[in-house]
Amino acid sequence: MIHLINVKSLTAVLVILGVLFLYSFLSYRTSHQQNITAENRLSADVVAVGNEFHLVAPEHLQYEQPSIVQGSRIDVVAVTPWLAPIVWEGTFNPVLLDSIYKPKNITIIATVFAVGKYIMFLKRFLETAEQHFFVGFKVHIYVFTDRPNEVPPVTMASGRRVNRTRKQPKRSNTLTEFATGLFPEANSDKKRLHFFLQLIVRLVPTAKRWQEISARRMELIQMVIEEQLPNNRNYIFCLDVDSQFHGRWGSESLGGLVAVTHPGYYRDPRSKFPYERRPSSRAYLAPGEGDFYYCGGAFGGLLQEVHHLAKTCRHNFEADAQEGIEAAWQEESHLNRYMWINKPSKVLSPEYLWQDFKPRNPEVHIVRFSGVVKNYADIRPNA
Ligand SMILES: CC(=O)N[C@H]1[C@@H](OP(=O)(O)OP(=O)(O)OC[C@H]2O[C@@H](n3ccc(=O)[nH]c3=O)[C@H](O)[C@@H]2O)O[C@H](CO)[C@H](O)[C@@H]1O
Ligand SMILES: [Mn+2]
Repeated sequence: MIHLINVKSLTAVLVILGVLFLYSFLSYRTSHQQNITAENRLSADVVAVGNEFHLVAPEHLQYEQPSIVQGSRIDVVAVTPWLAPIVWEGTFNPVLLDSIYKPKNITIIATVFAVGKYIMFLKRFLETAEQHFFVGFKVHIYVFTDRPNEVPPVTMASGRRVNRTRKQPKRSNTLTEFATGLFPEANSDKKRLHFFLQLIVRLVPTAKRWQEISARRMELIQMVIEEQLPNNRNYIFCLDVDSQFHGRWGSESLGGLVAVTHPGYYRDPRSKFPYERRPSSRAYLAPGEGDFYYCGGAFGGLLQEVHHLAKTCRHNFEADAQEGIEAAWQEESHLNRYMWINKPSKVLSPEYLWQDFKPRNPEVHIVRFSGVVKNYADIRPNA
């Protein structure tokens, strides 16, 4: 009897154990399968999102092998002591750089002042900018002038034409914006339609002293940046109008804060730099201070960075003026003090601002931008 019960209960226990085993085995398999499926789907989703994670090699990666022990330029210094690149021809690959910056869809603003007789330089400046300045990128050139009717018609390079439609005058504070447009001609290459050069003319008062015009630039640059910041514009370059482009000025020049070494002083010891030397000025640089002598005729960078520079230089220039002092080279002196304290993240060699009258030095393989020869007495409102 007892034996019979034991056999029965043993069978029951075995059956229960068997059912439990089968249940747990099946549920394990199901849940495990679910996990695998979920994982698979997740990785499939990641790949499907785009090629951000799946690294597809773009065309531009096919270029000559770079080296860290042999460079094509050993006659010049290509990096500052604070590790900012110094841009010389032969230190960069323009095709590679363009292919990195073009997909970012950036806009470059350029500001140029043509007050009084300086309007005569504008035609050459614009025509050559069209040929050499950020070709293939969106460029908006702001022209500040007191002679808007003398803004010249500009002959565009092939593939572009001047759009002559004019906007209605639009008031903005003390300035008037009234003309716009230099668009690419519609052509079969659709990509080109995205790239255009636009001209915006702003009215500024006539000045009695050239120093005023030169110095007021910082104030107007500050204002333009304040207007443009919300529009997501990216970079700005502030350039002298009495100059012309001769060669490429492009994406290799982009950086947070960009300064250009002055063509007249880059081989000199710092004691010879024409910094402001009176301690009473806010542009003062003491003996033993200063990295390079930078020019006032070309500088730039990210909007936020240049805004801070323009605001600071304007403030210091005006505070000096209140105390009856004008720095030796006006805003150029303040810019040099600024760049000593706030090191530029990229320095452009004198290729980026040469002077037409100056014979080219051997280390200058290409002149990209240079000041034209001019007779100051003829063109400035005061001597
Ligand atoms: C190449 C370079 O770095 N040049 C700088 C240098 O002399 P520059 O001799 O090159 O100065 P400049 O006569 O070209 O004047 C600077 C700029 O102010 C504008 N302007 C000037 C006078 C005038 O009547 N109308 C007019 O529109 C114009 O855009 C001109 O390009 O020192 C100046 C100091 O004040 C500026 O820092 C310049 O940028
Ligand atoms: Mn100039």
